[in-house]
Amino acid sequence: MKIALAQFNACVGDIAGNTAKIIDALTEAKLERADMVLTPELALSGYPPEDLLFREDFHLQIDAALVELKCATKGITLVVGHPAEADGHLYNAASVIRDGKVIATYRKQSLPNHTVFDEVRYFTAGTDACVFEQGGVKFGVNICADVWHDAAPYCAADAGAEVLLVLNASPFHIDKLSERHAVVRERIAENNFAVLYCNLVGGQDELVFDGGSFAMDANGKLTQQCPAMVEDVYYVMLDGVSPTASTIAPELSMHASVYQALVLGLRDYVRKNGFPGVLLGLSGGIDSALTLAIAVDALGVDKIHAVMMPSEFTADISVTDSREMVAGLGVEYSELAINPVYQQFLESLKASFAGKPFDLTEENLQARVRGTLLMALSNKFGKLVITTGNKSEMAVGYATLYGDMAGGFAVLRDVPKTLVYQLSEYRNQISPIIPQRIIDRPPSAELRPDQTDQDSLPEYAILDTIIERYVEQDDSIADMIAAGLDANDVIRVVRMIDRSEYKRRQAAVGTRITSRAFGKDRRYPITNRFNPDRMMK
Ligand SMILES: Nc1ncnc2c1ncn2[C@@H]1O[C@H](COP(=O)(O)OP(=O)(O)OC[C@H]2O[C@@H]([n+]3cccc(C(=O)O)c3)[C@H](O)[C@@H]2O)[C@@H](O)[C@H]1O
Ligand SMILES: Nc1ncnc2c1ncn2[C@@H]1O[C@H](COP(=O)(O)OP(=O)(O)OP(=O)(O)O)[C@@H](O)[C@H]1O
Ligand SMILES: NC(=O)CC[C@H](N)C(=O)O
Repeated sequence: MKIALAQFNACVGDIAGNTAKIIDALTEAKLERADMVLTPELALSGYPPEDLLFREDFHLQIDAALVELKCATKGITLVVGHPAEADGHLYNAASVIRDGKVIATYRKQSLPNHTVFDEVRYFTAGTDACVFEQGGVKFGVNICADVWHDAAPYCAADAGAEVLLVLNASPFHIDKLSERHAVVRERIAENNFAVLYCNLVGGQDELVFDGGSFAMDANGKLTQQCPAMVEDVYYVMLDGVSPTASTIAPELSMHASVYQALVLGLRDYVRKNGFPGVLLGLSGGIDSALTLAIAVDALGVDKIHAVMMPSEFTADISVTDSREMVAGLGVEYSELAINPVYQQFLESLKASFAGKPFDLTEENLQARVRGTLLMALSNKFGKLVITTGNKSEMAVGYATLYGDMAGGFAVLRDVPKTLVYQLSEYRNQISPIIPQRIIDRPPSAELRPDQTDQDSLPEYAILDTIIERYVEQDDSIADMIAAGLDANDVIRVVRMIDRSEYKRRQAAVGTRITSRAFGKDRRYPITNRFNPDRMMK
């Protein structure tokens, strides 16, 4: 038997477009003489459809799309994910359709409600197994989080499943593919069935689904591994109930997987939201250089406009290195001096600021002039402004509201500064794109003379360790000090992180690559008087 895994890039809400893609996969699969097509989770609606699920007109369109799909199943079986209403409840479902008839419908049993998932807000959990027979093989159906727990897979095996079909919308974070392999292997060891795992691919706001569909036999041996981050239809051959040995796409390195996730996240945000391209401020620093490299790989040089906006504090090498980078790439490049506008602002504020020294106010004003210029270019030409702040800066609030935070998509929002350097080196190994001096220079905001980031922040290796422990691992201050971190650094950084929640809520959305980003999976109150330092006193 031949089964197609339709690892496709659904767009949330584009029910007509998603239906067309599924029909294309059915057409191709028929030409390939396949017996069955398996889609990702909620393939018809895209994942996650969020509060669209509360709309009756949304469900009417889903129902109409299911009718259309039925007509395309002559001589082939389709296992398709879709939201389903029944008896006043809403289910995360998968229907098995063959020759124009729905022969079975499965309702997801384990609804994830942790990290970035909110499924309990929308769905009722199913209770029953779904097993159907084709070509003498008994196929069970599960949906994504079902296989992260033992109940639903056991239920399917108990109902006779010999091959488990799993429809997934499993988002990327570092090392996620190994986690999926391990968890599926556990289920196989418990139930002795083979598993065909079809995952969604593509960017959806802060999430990137990385594809990487696979097949494992009943011994837990990986028999087929499909490539990550690409949309395609892959075919699994079953010999009886066992998938036969096929292509194993090599696992991407950590740096390659993160880089490709950032590329896909940006590309899909720009494409799915209909922007003609992107604009960014290019400063001669590492963050904007890496952001530009990612934009080039995501969109191509002709869709990008880089803008250098020097001030009196901008070092000559910042301008030289920016010119060198764009000249090598061939992207559109402008230089707009900010001094005339900045001086005009100071003039307007002169009476109000009389007797006050130059401080953060004037630094932020420069960043805001740049933000205003970029947003004006965006309004005039339609390109999306992408911001360049990284996770370390987002953590401690080291960015200016309505300044360098002005923009629509934050490419490096979940990338710690130490990883920014590693990704820059990684990208340059593929082909030199970021001038080496940009990587080697000490980071500086260049908003006052001789400024470096380390004037106000601990060195990035230490800062990132504290951020990872406090934000991603929920470590206490005592845990971090016990692990050997300097108490002053820890307390200072934790205070900065807590105080900056208001800023993160106003920051542009950006791709999640860690197991806990500042987004859906970390919802802290802004007004918050919890003092993590209290027990220390
Ligand atoms: N809880 C709260 N809820 C709502 N709003 C709150 C608030 N607390 C302050 N605010 C508001 O926020 C303002 C402060 O925020 P903001 O104006 O952004 O300014 P602020 O955070 O004070 O300063 C910007 C920081 O970013 C650094 N920076 C700027 C630019 C580039 C870079 C870089 O190298 O990448 C670094 C800069 O060195 C400084 O540490 C306050 O004046 C107040 O209006
Ligand atoms: N001279 C400039 N010209 C254009 N954009 C700038 C300039 N200075 C700052 N920006 C924009 O503001 C962002 C934050 O800038 P800044 O240089 O202050 O911090 P950074 O974190 O060191 O970033 P980078 O490493 O990119 O310089 C930059 O990434 C860039 O998008
Ligand atoms: N959509 C889901 O049910 C995903 C759940 C699962 N924990 C995953 O990330 O793969």
